[in-house]
Amino acid sequence: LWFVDVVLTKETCQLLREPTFDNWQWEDEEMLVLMQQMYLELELPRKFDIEINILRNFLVRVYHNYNDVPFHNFRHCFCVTQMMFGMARTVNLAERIGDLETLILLTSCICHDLDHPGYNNIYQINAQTELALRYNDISPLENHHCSVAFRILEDPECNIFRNLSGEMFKRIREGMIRCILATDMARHNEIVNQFREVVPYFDRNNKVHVNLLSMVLIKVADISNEARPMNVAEPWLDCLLAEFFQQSDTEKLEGLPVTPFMDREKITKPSSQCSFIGLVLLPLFEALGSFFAELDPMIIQPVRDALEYYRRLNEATQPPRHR
Ligand SMILES: COc1ccc(NC(=O)[C@H](C)Nc2nc3c(cnn3-c3ccccc3C)c(=O)[nH]2)cc1
Repeated sequence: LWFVDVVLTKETCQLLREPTFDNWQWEDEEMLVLMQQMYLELELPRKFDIEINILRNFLVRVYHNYNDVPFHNFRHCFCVTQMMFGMARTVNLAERIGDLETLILLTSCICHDLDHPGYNNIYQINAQTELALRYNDISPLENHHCSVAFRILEDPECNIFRNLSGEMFKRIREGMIRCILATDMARHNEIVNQFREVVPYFDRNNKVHVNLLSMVLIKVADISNEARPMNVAEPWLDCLLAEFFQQSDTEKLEGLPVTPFMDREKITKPSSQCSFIGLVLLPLFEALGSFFAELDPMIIQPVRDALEYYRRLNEATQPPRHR
């Protein structure tokens, strides 16, 4: 794969800022150009002295370090990054928490699932895989994604931060580690609850507050498929279930505990999405919406609509309850 610098139309650049953007219409090479465009529109190369050819090398190297698995592939990484870009533009994130935090968040999204094997932490730990042993069962996947990211950044030809001071690089590294590790869903409630606590008295000069906001932002971007139009979101659910069922089939073959919400005999799409959106996704989005009100019409209302849609689907398809 090459970096082909195709010219993007004005209309494409407009669409790129919206949660309605349809990733399915774009080839791998085009997604790389769109990711370059996100850095350019946020003026990150100018502000952080990022040479454009180094940025292209970085994006191509990242691309080659994602695996061809049903869900956690490069296209997922693009969707997460595009959602973060749309939110950053909508709330003018650089104004709110600074350019450096914006650079950290965009780059963390790009790297957040690097070299994902398609088998989640529960499997890694139960099967005592190489990653579980290396990271002592502590967020093995997220630790690995982050480690792969900084291996890529060790190569001067791909190090987009190479013109920054050691001090600046240290701050970026610390921020990326925090953001990527925050995508471990096992920490979901801990992060959402801590964020809810600081919202009423949020202080943009308080590092802890800014860190919590950054973790919530990347979490929102990471699981935001249902904030998109149905024709964009639905295929992602099929990809996700394909990956989950592959894992539960393997767990059954290997005599490992089968993760309940992945068992093809146990779940239906409407029922699992109802509980996921109602119990996990909407509370997370509402917490962010309580801080950035401008995100409500953009991504939170679409999630409420998706919940409504799956509830109706669930009623229509549930076996009739005998009174
Ligand atoms: C608290 O940890 C959890 C909670 C829920 C889930 N997943 C689910 O409940 C089901 C399978 N649905 C689901 N899971 C989703 C979506 C988007 N990302 N995502 C996902 C993917 C991989 C790992 C974790 C999650 C939440 C989505 O739209 N639906 C997975 C982990």
